[in-house]
Amino acid sequence: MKFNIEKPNTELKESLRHKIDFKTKPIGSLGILEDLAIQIGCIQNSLSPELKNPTIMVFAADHGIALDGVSPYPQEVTWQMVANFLNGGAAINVFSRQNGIDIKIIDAGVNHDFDKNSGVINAKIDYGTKSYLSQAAMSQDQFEHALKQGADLIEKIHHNGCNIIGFGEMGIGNTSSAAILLHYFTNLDLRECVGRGTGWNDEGLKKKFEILSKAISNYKTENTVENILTHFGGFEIVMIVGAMLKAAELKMIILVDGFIISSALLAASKINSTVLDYCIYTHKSNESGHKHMLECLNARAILDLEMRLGEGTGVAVAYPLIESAVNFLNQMASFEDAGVSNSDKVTAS
Ligand SMILES: O=C(O)c1ccc[n+]([C@@H]2O[C@H](COP(=O)([O-])O)[C@@H](O)[C@H]2O)c1
Ligand SMILES: Cc1cc2nc[nH]c2cc1C
Repeated sequence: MKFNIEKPNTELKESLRHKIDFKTKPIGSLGILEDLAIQIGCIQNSLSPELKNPTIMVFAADHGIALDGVSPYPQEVTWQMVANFLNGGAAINVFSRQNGIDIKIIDAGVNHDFDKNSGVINAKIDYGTKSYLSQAAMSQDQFEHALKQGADLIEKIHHNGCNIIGFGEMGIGNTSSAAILLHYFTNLDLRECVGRGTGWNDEGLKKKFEILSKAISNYKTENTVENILTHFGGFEIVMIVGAMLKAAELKMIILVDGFIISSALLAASKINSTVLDYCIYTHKSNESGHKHMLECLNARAILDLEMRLGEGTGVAVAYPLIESAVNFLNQMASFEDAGVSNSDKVTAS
């Protein structure tokens, strides 16, 4: 699949900076909110950007490697949590409701059949991936199909008027895929990439590391992005890669959640690095590899609440801050409007 991503209009930066600097506040005093306002203005090519129909897509899938013991939780938690999302009882439901965000739950490849009327979006590639201990997690066809499904789903949501999209995921075992992607895409030692996931103790972490070391030592294929994703990816991760690339093509603002979502972005950036210009990093996850991931992405996260849940919860919690950035740009008075005296002792940044 080809993605044609244009760079945001950075020529607008100066005008946005000018507009911000004449608001009734000391220069630079809204800190990172100012950077967010400028980024969003450039993405939308507007001095008065708008956030429309904010949506979080939660992609769920199962991982064959979970059956080899990489997670402290059993595989069926994936479908059980999807049912919880559909019933409105999970953390992502609570935070999204609170902050006026729509959520869509996508079955990218869960090892379960959901009821037709459950409200899940059926994009199932298969009933979970194969264990990548000794074979590829998915076929090349499945990889292509997942990438396209992700892109198609974004097109629909964009068509319905959404211009800001957050990504979340659910999949027992998916911190293992994310750790391996981090390892291959950054050359970071595997030990730095593997973390406790849903909460392994020291012994569990050691076992997870040993299993993943074995998996990478059995991998003999050429290290292309497509091959690595096909071999170690989850269906939800590949679908998110396709969705992110399409979202950037459509000039949507992309809200990045924790470790797994960032691993999908890392992969997407290896396919087309311009995708990064559309991303806002909502939080730094407590999964140990996430700090390395953010560093490699040259990213600064808005929040560090020591969260490590996934589901898109970092996005949902940070969303009001992104709204604040857009609202101050659009609604704050300038010195002239408000009749407030400006200083001649500071220089505009
Ligand atoms: O988003 C994160 O940073 C994050 C960090 C640790 C765990 N998770 C969630 O926990 C699940 C994967 O953990 P594990 O231990 O089964 O690999 C998956 O459903 C993720 O949503 C998510
Ligand atoms: C209960 C539970 C909820 C989750 N949400 C995202 N990943 C999860 C993993 C578990 C185990």
